[in-house]
Amino acid sequence: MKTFDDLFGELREKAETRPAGSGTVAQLDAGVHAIGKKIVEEAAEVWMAAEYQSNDETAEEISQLLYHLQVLMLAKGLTLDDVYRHL
Ligand SMILES: N=c1c2ncn([C@@H]3O[C@H](COP(=O)(O)OP(=O)(O)OP(=O)(O)O)[C@@H](O)[C@H]3O)c2ncn1[C@@H]1O[C@H](COP(=O)(O)O)[C@@H](O)[C@H]1O
Repeated sequence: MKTFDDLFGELREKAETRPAGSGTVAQLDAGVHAIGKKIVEEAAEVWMAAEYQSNDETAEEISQLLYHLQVLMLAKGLTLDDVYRHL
């Protein structure tokens, strides 16, 4: 099963190698403003799922929010350690 750290490594490689068809590369090219809007959208979907949908659907929305947070980290040049030191 993929972990948060695994996904970050995968996305960092995508950002470096820029493979064709990567949604992550497209998000990074769209920039911080667009990524930020996506984070807000996904956060709202997490909230709505938690109130009105199943735990499995909520978990899926959470995974999408985590993905978009990682894309923002990459866009800003942040590492996992930059975040973990605040936990
Ligand atoms: N885990 C994810 C992931 N979670 C969410 N998303 C994106 O976030 C969107 C969330 O979709 P929504 O349900 O909100 O639907 P939507 O608003 O209609 O989506 P969009 O119109 O914004 O595409 C998805 O369409 C994906 O574009 C993800 N995109 C990629 N990954 C993983 O990231 C890795 C790299 O992916 P690529 O860069 O695409 O190769 C792979 O392992 C993927 O599985």
